[in-house]
Amino acid sequence: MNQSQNGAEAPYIRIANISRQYGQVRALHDLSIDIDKHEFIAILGPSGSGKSTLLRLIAGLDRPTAGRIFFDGVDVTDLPPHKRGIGMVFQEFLLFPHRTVRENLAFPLRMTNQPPQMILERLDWAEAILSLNGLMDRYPNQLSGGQQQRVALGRGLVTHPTLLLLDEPLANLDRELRNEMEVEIRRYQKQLGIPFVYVTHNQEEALSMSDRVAVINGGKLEALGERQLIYDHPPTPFVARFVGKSTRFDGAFDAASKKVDLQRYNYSFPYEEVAERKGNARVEVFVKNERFELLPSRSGSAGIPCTVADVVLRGPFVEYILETEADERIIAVQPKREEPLALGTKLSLSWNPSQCHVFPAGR
Ligand SMILES: Nc1ncnc2c1ncn2[C@@H]1O[C@H](COP(=O)(O)OP(=O)(O)OP(=O)(O)O)[C@@H](O)[C@H]1O
Repeated sequence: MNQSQNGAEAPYIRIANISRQYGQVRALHDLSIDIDKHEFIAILGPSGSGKSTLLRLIAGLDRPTAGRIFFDGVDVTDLPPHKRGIGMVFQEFLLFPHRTVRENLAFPLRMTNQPPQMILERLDWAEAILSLNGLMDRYPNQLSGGQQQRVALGRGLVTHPTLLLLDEPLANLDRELRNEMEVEIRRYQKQLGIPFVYVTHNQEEALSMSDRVAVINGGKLEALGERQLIYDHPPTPFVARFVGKSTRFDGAFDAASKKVDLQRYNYSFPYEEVAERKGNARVEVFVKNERFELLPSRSGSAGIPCTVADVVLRGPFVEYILETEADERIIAVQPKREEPLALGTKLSLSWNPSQCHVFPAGR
């Protein structure tokens, strides 16, 4: 590990105040992230938020308009891609169809003229670590989707890179296989001990694999933190909307009574303080769909009156589509019980105030 100028240990990867402007389009703006050597970091954002631009800048396929990038304390901003020691796996994993697995894996090593003995050793290594035994002499069309994906990963890893960049590599796989691969990819990262930087617009994928999540919105870093924290304590309305599935309510915060009032539903709940209120009492409230509490309407408890309009079974969970008296639909996710609630059941919907997120409106 290199020392930085002030003598402290430099982070393994440092992305420092990076911006990228394409003409009038500001694809990235003043974005900084430090990445640890053993870390799996997900870059999460909607389409057009700047995720691929960031990946291209880290890889050296593009140059920032401002800012610098350091690997182990060394400024690599001006280095071409092949001198950065990076592995890459992309959505279209594009194995060469007329080459065997062995030849596909050897390709990045032959491109850089590695000695034959080293190529043999690395192929053995990839075969073992990615469980490709018995598949090395097959062609891509003789492999399952998951096996092809493992070969694509192997091709990113045979050069023993400083870090691996992955750009939505599971987007073309079906749901079951994607879930399997998520577990595998995370296992490889922990086993190899190099950082994986994984770009995705899919929050479930980001949360299932990563240690930390960087949420990007409109080219800016919206949030960066440990995945559970980002999920449980979204720092901004955008993160509250984008990470997990939530319902949003308009409300008003009354500092005197310390209550949030949802006038539309004639429902209020106690709340201590709303940060950055700026004298504006209007707030937006986000509740994760699995954090709703459903009680029979006759229980007399305070809540939003609603009716079960539909019931969707999702394995161990039930998704209730609820209709309110204001003619709005709310989705509440509950663990599956013996018998799901019947259509037309009248309920009272509420939540524990510590489980919701309240922000000043219009932030
Ligand atoms: N070469 C380019 N010239 C002009 N604008 C570009 C260029 N590349 C990207 N952009 C713009 O920069 C912004 C960020 O693009 P980027 O591809 O990084 O987004 P993304 O988050 O990866 O999106 P997606 O998930 O759809 O791939 C977008 O507005 C895009 O149109």
